[in-house]
Amino acid sequence: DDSLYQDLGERQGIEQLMQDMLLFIADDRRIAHHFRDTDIAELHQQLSDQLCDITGGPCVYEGEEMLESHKGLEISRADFNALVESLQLAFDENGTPVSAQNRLLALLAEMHGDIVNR
Ligand code: HEM
Repeated sequence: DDSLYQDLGERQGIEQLMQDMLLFIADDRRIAHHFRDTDIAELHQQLSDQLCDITGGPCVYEGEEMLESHKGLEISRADFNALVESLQLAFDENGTPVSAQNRLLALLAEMHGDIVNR
């Protein structure tokens, strides 16, 4: 079922959404520091692949598991929520349908336990 992938605007819509989210994160003093040493172009690529993959699109995410990639990054529940706020600002900017927002948020919530480690 690729309906969520479709509702997010396919690959191009997902890439735009992730670009906007990363720009909002860069402006968020609560969490921007986490990404200081990160190659943002590479992260954008990995995020776009991952979301395309988990929403039923024709992509295969080949990056690290969430537990592995966030290990040692000291990410708190508040950090996680702050990232979700940036995603919600990106949803607004892109006119993402509310039903698609909720479905994507539910998929991301499943990763919470592997990402938050503080
Ligand atoms: C549902 C929420 C999240 C998802 C789906 C997600 C997804 C990802 C993905 C796909 C990668 C790339 C892994 C790779 O390159 O192999 C990554 C890396 C990273 N994530 Fe997350 N992440 C989430 C939450 C967070 C939060 C809340 C923070 C910190 C505030 C964070 C900080 C980072 C950092 C700093 C990296 C890059 C590490 C490096 O430079 O190698 N992530 N994330």
